[in-house]
Amino acid sequence: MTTTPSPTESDVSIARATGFSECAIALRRALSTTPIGWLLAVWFCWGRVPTQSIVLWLAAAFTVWAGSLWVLQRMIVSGSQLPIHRPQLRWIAGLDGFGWGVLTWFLIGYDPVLDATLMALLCGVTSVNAQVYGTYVVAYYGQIGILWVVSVIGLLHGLDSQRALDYVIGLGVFIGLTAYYTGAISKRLLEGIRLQHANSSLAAQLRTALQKVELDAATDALTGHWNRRALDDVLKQQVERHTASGKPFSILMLDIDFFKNINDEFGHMVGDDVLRAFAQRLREFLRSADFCARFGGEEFVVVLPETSLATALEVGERIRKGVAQSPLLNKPRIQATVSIGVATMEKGQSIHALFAAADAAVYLAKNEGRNQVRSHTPMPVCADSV
Ligand SMILES: Nc1nc2c(ncn2[C@@H]2O[C@H](COP(=O)(O)OP(=O)(O)OP(=O)(O)O)[C@@H](O)[C@H]2O)c(=O)[nH]1
Repeated sequence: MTTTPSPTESDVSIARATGFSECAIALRRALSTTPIGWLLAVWFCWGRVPTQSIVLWLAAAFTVWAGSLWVLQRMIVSGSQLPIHRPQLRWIAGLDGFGWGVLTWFLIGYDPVLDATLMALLCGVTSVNAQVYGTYVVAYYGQIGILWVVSVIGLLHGLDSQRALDYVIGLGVFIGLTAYYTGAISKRLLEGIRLQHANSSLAAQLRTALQKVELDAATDALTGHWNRRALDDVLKQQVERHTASGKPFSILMLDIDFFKNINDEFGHMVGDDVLRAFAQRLREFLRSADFCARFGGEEFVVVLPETSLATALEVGERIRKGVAQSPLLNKPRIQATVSIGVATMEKGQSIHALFAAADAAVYLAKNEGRNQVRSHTPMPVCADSV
C-alpha cells in the first residue's frame, strides 16, 4: 500500500512564493491591456456623458494605472519575494478595483443602454481578473471588493433607487460567484504548483541518493579508494581508448610486504590503519588522471592512462621509495615496504592477460626480496631498487 507524503513546509512556502510571483506577472499583463478597456468605455460614453466626467474618470484611472505598473515592474525585477511586496500587491489590486469602480461613479446614470453596456464592461474586467488572480486569491478579493464597494456607491449616487438596486444585486451576484469560483481555482492552482515543486525536489533527492549508492558501490569502504568493480569499468574504458588511439596504458599492482606480520603483531585494527595510511600515501604520487583501486586485502592496483612501460616503472619506483622512506604509522610506529608489479597493455592483449602479467611481476618482486619494482617484460629495472 502506498501513502502520499504530506507536503513539507518548504513545498508549501515555495508554492505560495511561486503563486505570488505568477500573480504579479499576470497582473502586469492584465494592466498592460487595460487601456483597451478605457478606449471602449470612452467610445461608448462619448456624447452621452459630460466630457468632464469622462476626463475625471480617465485621470483617476490613469494615475492608478501608471503608479501600479511602475511598482509592479520594480517588484517583478527584484524577484517578487520581499515581504513588502505582499501588501504592495494588495494595494495595487485594490487601487485597480478602485480605478474601475469609479467608472460607475462618473459614467453611469445618463442613459439606460449605456449603463447596461458599462456594467457588462465591468463584468468583463472582473472575469479577466478572476483568471489573473488565480494563484494569489487575496489580491483578487481586494480588487473586486473595492470594485464592488465603489461601484455600489457610484450606482446609488447616479441612478434612481430602483435601477440602482437592480444593478447592485446583479453586479453583487456576478462578483460573488466569480469570487467563489476563483477561490476554488486558486486552491487547485496552488496545489498544482506545490506538487510540481514536491516532484522536482523528490526527483533531486532521488538523483542524489542514486549518485551516493553508485559511489558507494564503486568505493572501498576502508580506504576510500575505488573498488574492484570500478576498476573493471575503468579498465574496459582504457582498453577501448587503447584500441581507438593505439596509445599505451599501464597498470601497477602493489602488494604490501609482510602485511600478515603487522596484523599478527599489532592486531587487525592497526592493520586497517596501515591500509588507510598506505592508500593515503599512494595518492601523493599519482596524477589526477591516474586511477587507484583496492584490489583486495593488502593489494592495490593503479591504472596509468597513456603511460608507457618505462614511465610506469618510474612511477612505481617513486611509490616504492615514497612508502619505504618514512613510517606509515607513528603510533605504533610501523614502517612498511611494498612490492610492485608493472604491466603495459599490448596490442590484442586481454585484460585478463594484463593482470596475469602484473601479478607475475609482483611474484617476481616478492621472490627477489620484496620492496622491488618489476615488470613482466625484460625491461631494465631501476638501478636503486633494493
Ligand atoms: N587488517 C586487515 N588485514 C587484512 C585485510 N584484508 C586482508 N588482510 C590480511 O592481509 C594479510 C595478507 O597476508 P599474506 O597474503 O600472507 O601476505 P603478506 O603477509 O603481506 O606477505 P607477502 O605479501 O608475501 O609479503 C592476511 O593476514 C589477511 O588477513 C583488511 O582489510 N584488514
